[in-house]
Amino acid sequence: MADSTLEFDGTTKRYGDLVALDDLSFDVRPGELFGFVGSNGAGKTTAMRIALGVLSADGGEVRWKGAPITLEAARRIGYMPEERGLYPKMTVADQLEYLGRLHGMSRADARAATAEWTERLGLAERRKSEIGALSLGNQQRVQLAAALLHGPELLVLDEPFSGLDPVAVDVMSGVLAERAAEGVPVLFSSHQLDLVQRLCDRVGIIRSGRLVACDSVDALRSTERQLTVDVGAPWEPALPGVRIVRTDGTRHVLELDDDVDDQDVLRSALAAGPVAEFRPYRPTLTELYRTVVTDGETTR
Ligand SMILES: Nc1ncnc2c1ncn2[C@@H]1O[C@H](COP(=O)(O)OP(=O)(O)OP(=O)(O)O)[C@@H](O)[C@H]1O
Repeated sequence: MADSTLEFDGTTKRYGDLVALDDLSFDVRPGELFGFVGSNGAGKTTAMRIALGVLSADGGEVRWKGAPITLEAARRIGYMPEERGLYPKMTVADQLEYLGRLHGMSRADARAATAEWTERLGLAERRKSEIGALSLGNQQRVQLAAALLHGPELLVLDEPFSGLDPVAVDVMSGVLAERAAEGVPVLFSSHQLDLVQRLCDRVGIIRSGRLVACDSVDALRSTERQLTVDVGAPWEPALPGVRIVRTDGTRHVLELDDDVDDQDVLRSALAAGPVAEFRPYRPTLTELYRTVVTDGETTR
């Protein structure tokens, strides 16, 4: 496969006076699961729609395989839109075959792919059911099948995990990880940060249309200069540039200014008693998110 990186390059979008995307730049590389997170109204759906050509940008560019995305290229992308857009009166099999045909598949190929994906996504028993009679979670599985049916070379999924039960989450995660392992770039948005932390290679955090963080989950989690220290007894680090972020019993999470030597903190702790715990504190993605997004944000 040619390098199928998806690149947002200075993408800007306005709705009247509202700047929905402000000079957004990041890429999603072959074989990686990229989590796109941000508050309601941050701009995730807008960015994904622009990538698919459903919406046009006011500035910048979105490229796939090094070129702007044409309608023809978009047919090779698997897209799960936020508004699910299935026909409630159609059966699962008819719907999927129809969508496969829209992506340029022959009738026989669309039928075979429908059989395969309904089987894999646990929908085999529901092939003849009308979409409208399915639970929301099962409708979502049909949406995923629709996004995967034509063997896409790029996946762009808007909140694929919302409303799924834990088993369906596992099925969805497994399929996305498998696609990524095949070399497909996978971009998905989600508000389920524990899931994003567990699944994703890299994460982009968007706030008010701007990318405020973008890195591997590990790198994001180790950027803060924070320590967990427990001396098993009441103790406060009386050192300049060291603040207590949180205390749980005798365990403190400390934040250190850049010029503070963590060995000074250790010496101070040892002076208070035997040190039971002394290690870098790694915030969860949820905690990081609160720091970079919630601080100073206004809801749009
Ligand atoms: N068609 C539109 N006309 C005017 N404003 C719009 C339109 N679509 C989106 N917006 C605004 O653009 C901003 C970004 O919306 P977008 O749907 O991209 O956010 P999101 O990150 O996907 O949010 P959510 O997590 O709630 O799905 C919001 O302020 C939204 O109100």
